[in-house]
Amino acid sequence: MSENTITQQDTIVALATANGNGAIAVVRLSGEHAISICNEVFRGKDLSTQPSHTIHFGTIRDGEEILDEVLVSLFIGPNSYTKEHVVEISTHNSSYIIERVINLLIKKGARAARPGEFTLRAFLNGGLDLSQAEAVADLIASNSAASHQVAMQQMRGGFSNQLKQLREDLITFASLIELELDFSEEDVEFANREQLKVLILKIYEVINKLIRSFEQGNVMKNGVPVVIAGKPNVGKSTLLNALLNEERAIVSDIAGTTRDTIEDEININGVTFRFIDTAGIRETADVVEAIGVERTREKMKLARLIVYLVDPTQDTISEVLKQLEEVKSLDIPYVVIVNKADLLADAERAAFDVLEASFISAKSQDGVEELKDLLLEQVNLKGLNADDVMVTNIRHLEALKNTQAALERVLGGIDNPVTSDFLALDIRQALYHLGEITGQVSTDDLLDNIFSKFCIGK
Ligand SMILES: Nc1nc2c(c(=O)[nH]1)N(C=O)[C@@H](CNc1ccc(C(=O)N[C@@H](CCC(=O)O)C(=O)O)cc1)CN2
Ligand SMILES: Nc1nc2c(ncn2[C@@H]2O[C@H](COP(=O)(O)OP(=O)(O)OP(=O)(O)O)[C@@H](O)[C@H]2O)c(=O)[nH]1
Repeated sequence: MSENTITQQDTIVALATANGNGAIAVVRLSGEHAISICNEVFRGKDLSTQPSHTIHFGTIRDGEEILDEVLVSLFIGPNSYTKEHVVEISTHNSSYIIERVINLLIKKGARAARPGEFTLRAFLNGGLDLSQAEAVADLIASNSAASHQVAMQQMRGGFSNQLKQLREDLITFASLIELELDFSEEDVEFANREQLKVLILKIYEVINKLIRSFEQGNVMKNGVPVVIAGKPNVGKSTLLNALLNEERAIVSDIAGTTRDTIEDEININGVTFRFIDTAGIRETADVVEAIGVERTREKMKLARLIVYLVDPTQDTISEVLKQLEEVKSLDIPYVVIVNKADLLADAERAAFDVLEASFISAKSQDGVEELKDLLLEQVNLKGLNADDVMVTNIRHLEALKNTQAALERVLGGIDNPVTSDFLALDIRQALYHLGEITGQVSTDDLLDNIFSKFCIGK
């Protein structure tokens, strides 16, 4: 932590709002000298005598030059986001004003903040734990009801409070068992093995549930990658357009015009579906197309759901069944959709019954709404409880799995008694991995890695 704790003495400054349009920009300062630095350039009330959580009108001056008329908000540490003194200057949103104000504050002793440094400080000062800090980034990136819900839950404590309590309980046992090591000659048992087992099983249950929540959580956070597959000209691009409701992909009569993959998103009932439009699946001698076909297979493997499109005017049942063998072999959920239903007489439809497919007409948009319902059904988010805590972060998932493995070793060590030192070792490992999630255990590298992905000013 050396670097972080040293630089924490600096007062940092950054633009907190986005670059670009908007009426107002907020320049944020955090650190020991935030108030005094601002006071030097602010003409209005003396900020050093004002109570926390107050707003003051005045001007920002560089010497006698007035840079802007502003509002200054005051947060006196530790009652702030970062737990340090925080001052926010709301200026008019001009890139010129912003640059002048920030440079002026730097001249008066502040330093430009690094990406995520405000939130890093909130973490280092105990305002947020690590999983909550990570959720702040997820919240900013959230763009659907589902991704917003999981990020908000995590930011407000989510599973980390629960994990922290369980970790405390486990620490008590670890200490008792380590005490036994000091008396190893005397064969004493300070830690009741039955109670330990009950606790471990309880933690195990919680961890297990969290691990299982990942798939659902991941879908909510990142959306569902869907591949629309099918032979050339079955209407994949037309369907994608119908779903996106705009002309994104090129539609043409010439087979194989979709040469590359185009990704796009739609939101169905708050869940994001990321569609990947692909080149047709077929053997081909055309090199450019062959690349497209290979990519289709690669893309299909990335999908969580495959929409397999059939053209009843072109494909025969036996051909389709053969193609579906290939789709099945990928072991990814799929739905079969017969397109161009407008060209089918009712009698002809019956021939496709074996496919248990839905019929649509991408061109006239018939059945497209029903297809959306079908997609939602496939990802099965209906059973989702709004209060369910969800893991969405791969780092957390890894730590949970490592915790689980260590707990299994502890359980094994209780059932087939091993010496206290082995038990203590495995408990310490479980504690370590649990602590990784909330940041009770962390390294500079890990923190760098997490916070460098934030934007500047956050
Ligand atoms: N202008 C502004 N808006 C913002 C933030 C900010 O820093 N500034 N935030 C962040 O970037 C988020 C809000 N987060 C915040 C969290 C705590 C405190 C705060 O003042 N906490 C005090 C007082 C709590 C209270 O009165 O109940 C405290 O914790 O003691 C402020 C913002 C989103 N909107
Ligand atoms: N009658 C009818 N024609 C359709 C329907 N859907 C697509 N088509 C037509 O089928 C042709 C091929 O459609 P595309 O969407 O380009 O097919 P694709 O599967 O993307 O084709 P590739 O780019 O070759 O892979 C176009 O002429 C579309 O207008 C439909 O529901 N009914």
